[in-house]
Amino acid sequence: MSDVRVKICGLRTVADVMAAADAGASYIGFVFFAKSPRNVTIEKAAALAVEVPMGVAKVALVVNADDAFLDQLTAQVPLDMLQLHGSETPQRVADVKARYGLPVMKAIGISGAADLDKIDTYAAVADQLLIDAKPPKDANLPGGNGNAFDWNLLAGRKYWTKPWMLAGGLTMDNVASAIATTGATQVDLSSGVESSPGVKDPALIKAFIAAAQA
Ligand SMILES: O=C(O)c1ccccc1N[C@@H]1O[C@H](COP(=O)(O)O)[C@@H](O)[C@H]1O
Repeated sequence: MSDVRVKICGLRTVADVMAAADAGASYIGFVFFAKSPRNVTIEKAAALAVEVPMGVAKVALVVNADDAFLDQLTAQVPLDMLQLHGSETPQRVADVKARYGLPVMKAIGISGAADLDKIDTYAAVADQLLIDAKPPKDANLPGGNGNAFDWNLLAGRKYWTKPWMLAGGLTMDNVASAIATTGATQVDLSSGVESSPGVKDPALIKAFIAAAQA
């Protein structure tokens, strides 16, 4: 058993929260993005947040959110981290971190070697990095599409100055290989533990975490 830390993203029900916590998730994510089948309202997230056991970090995923939305979100939901999953600039990451006093994780989409240059730039301002697959051109969502990138791009490049998570198309069948290839010590997923878009499957959550930590 390894100490790989797992984030299960896109939880929408108390049953989802309990399934992730009971299976050993270190982080759970709430998605605030209207086009996503995993979208929750601030009110819903506030109700779910109180059910999250101590020791499990509550992460809010937002996409190019403005201050008015983040003001409401952070006032109403007790959060441990903000995940910026849009085209936020390094300056915006720094501004969000300063304004809300919460750790910020910046998602960086990867489709080829050129994208890796962005990692160092964001490492200078974010507390964590989420290294995810770049969405397909015709995708409706900037993440949560279940597509992976070439993990070999990260082989031998695992030492950035900030903690990072691997994401993009992870499942219980490929997570061990993804970890072995990239050296990731944290992984994040959404669609790979769903029975249909936005519907989490407790058995898949349990199997995924067991496979990630095997
Ligand atoms: O999950 C979503 O709906 C979502 C919407 C908008 C931006 C990001 C989103 N999800 C993030 O993408 C990763 C990878 O998803 P998947 O495992 O490939 O489905 C997920 O962990 C979320 O952090």
